[in-house]
Amino acid sequence: MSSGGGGAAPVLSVRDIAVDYAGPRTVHAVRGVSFDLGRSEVLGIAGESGCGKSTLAYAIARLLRPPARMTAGSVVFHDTDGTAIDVTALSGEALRTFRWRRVAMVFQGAMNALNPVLSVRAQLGDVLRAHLPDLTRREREDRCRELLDLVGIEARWMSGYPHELSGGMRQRVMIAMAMALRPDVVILDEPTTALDVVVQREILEEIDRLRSVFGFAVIFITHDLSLLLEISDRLIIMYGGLIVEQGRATEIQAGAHHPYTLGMLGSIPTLRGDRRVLHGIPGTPPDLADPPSGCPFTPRCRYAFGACGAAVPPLLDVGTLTACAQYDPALRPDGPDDALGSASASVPAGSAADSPVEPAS
Ligand SMILES: Nc1ncnc2c1ncn2[C@@H]1O[C@H](COP(=O)(O)OP(=O)(O)OP(=O)(O)O)[C@@H](O)[C@H]1O
Repeated sequence: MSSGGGGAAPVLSVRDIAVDYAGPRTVHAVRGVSFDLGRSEVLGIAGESGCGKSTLAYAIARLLRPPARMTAGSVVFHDTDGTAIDVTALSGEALRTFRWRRVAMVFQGAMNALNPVLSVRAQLGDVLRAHLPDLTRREREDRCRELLDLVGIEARWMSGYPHELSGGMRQRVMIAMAMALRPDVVILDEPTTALDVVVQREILEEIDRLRSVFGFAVIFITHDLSLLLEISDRLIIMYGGLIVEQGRATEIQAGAHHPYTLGMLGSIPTLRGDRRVLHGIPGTPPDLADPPSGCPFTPRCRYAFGACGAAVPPLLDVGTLTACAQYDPALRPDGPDDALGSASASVPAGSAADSPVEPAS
């Protein structure tokens, strides 16, 4: 079984989060998402563009700005001493402290978020000054040096300005800033997509090394499922503002169940093994201003049947947690469609058998 926290004591418990973007057509971006994040675990969140990944991350870090509004749900942070902090109720100084000391976030496109007119020293120093006002100037300088060293940047770059740094270096500075107060959780939203693959890999290795030194948990968000399979302990697959599948990365790689996850796995190219036809997932994601009733994947799913459009399926424990009516014994007493059953049993990434979705014409 693979529901919450991967077995470790949770550091975050997220329950039934819903977020809307208000407007002439209100967008229901996140529609009831729950999970636990284990201490020190790497949780990957995957899904096509627009499925609500970033919105969920902003909600967890309490960084939503209008027109976004969290309409339901709770986030609880569990401190090592057993104290539970209701993150949704925090405000003022307590919220500011939470954001850097408990949960730090590296945003999508963060490397372009550095202030162009401030040196690296000034930007790192600002974070330290705001949160550790008792540090002397000397101590602050030492901490900046230490932080840059942690992310593999030589101290001489302290006086550098963002335009003098490569994309990879800027991203490392952002990661150093996120590490500044030794947070318990680091949320990385597409941290490496703008970088070339070699730099991407170096940065991922760096994050993993830092995690083994400091023991923080990671929520890693990307549409790149193959990358997540490699680096995550556990995975959440989102579609249409919902979690459609959740499980250990090894379980999902060896036997995913949801037709959408199978479709994503079927579109990952492989370097090894037999050549095979890659199947994209035809069709487009749902309009979240007017999401379909029932399972949001229904219009694109070759296994859809009558019950799929009736109600959003619950996450059922079928090895992974899967929200698909095909696996609901009350709806399918004889089990899922044979083709779905065999696709699920035989789709390690990079060696898909039958595609679970209709090939694109
Ligand atoms: N400021 C906004 N105003 C209105 N709708 C928004 C806003 N930001 C995001 N959305 C909508 O909310 C939904 C979820 O978007 P979100 O960015 O969370 O998805 P995502 O999975 O992170 O996508 P991406 O990988 O492209 O960042 C989408 O339908 C998007 O169009």
